[in-house]
Amino acid sequence: MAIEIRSLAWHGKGLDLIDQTALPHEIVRLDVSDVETLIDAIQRLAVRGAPALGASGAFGVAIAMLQAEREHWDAAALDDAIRRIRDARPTAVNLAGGVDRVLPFVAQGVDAVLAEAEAVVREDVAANKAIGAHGADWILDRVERRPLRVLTHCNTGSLATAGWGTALGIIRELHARGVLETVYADETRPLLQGSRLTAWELDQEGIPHFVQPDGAAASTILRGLVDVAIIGADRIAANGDTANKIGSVGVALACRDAGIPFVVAAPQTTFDPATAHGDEIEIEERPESEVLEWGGIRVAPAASRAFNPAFDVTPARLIDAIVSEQGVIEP
Ligand SMILES: CSC[C@@H](O)[C@@H](O)C(=O)COP(=O)(O)O
Repeated sequence: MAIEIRSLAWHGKGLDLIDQTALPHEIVRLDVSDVETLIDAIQRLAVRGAPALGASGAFGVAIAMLQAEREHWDAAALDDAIRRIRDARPTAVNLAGGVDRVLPFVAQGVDAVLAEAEAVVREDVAANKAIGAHGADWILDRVERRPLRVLTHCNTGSLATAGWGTALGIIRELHARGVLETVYADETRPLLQGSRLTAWELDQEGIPHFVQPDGAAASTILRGLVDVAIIGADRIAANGDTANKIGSVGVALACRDAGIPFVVAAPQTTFDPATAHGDEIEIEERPESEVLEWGGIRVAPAASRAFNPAFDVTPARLIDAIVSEQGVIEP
């Protein structure tokens, strides 16, 4: 039975978010009704995943408008607040896309902005369900082994979207069709979206899975334990190059060497035709402490520095299929 987890919902005066940093041990809800709290939630990954960021950006404009009214901001202050929400994280194109989508409605008032933001949510859930069906069809047409063993990276489920999931939506669909043996969920260092969030979502649905260290992924694939890898995306350039959570490109290289498909699943809102190639995508660099510390305790020598890019770019030539709600592209 599919369980509906809503990562975010408008509650009348603000946004109700599941604080994803507290999962899986606690379900903590955040009530976000001012711009600083929203930007903070986005930057510390309380809300995360490209489509969920898109919806947050769209609702964020309404939050800014309501705060502007309460605190008597002038037009410049409102514009500045909206720009800061739009720029809160750089890599997922959905965040800016969600803000831009509702901007034409600002002149009509907050109810018009909210109606458009709700449309972003509805369309994302519908897109994810279509992605699940297209992706499962494509995989079952090309991969013979049954039942299937799937590897995934990061979290692309209900938490990362407005509902259902992209790569995880395909995995749910394969499970529903009774053709899924197991999922290898990369733990996804350093913030553990795989072991904390993907494993939690899989567990909620009774989908068999192993959490594995990111460093195991290439070996699991080359040992023949995986039939297909399915990941999400934060931004897909016009040529198909795909930015996703750091570690994705290593999975793609291993899949190519092993001769198994590497599949990217993302809604059209993650496609960025204005970016020609992957090397034009801005890669977010996150705080060094995320790598140098473990649970708030320093583990690396005091003098060590960290390089902490949050995303990498998989070249289109390593991608066998990009699945969106419109169907499957084979780059
Ligand atoms: C459907 S979510 C797709 C991507 O946004 C996801 O794979 C990812 O990389 C998320 O990164 P995060 O840093 O957790 O926001």
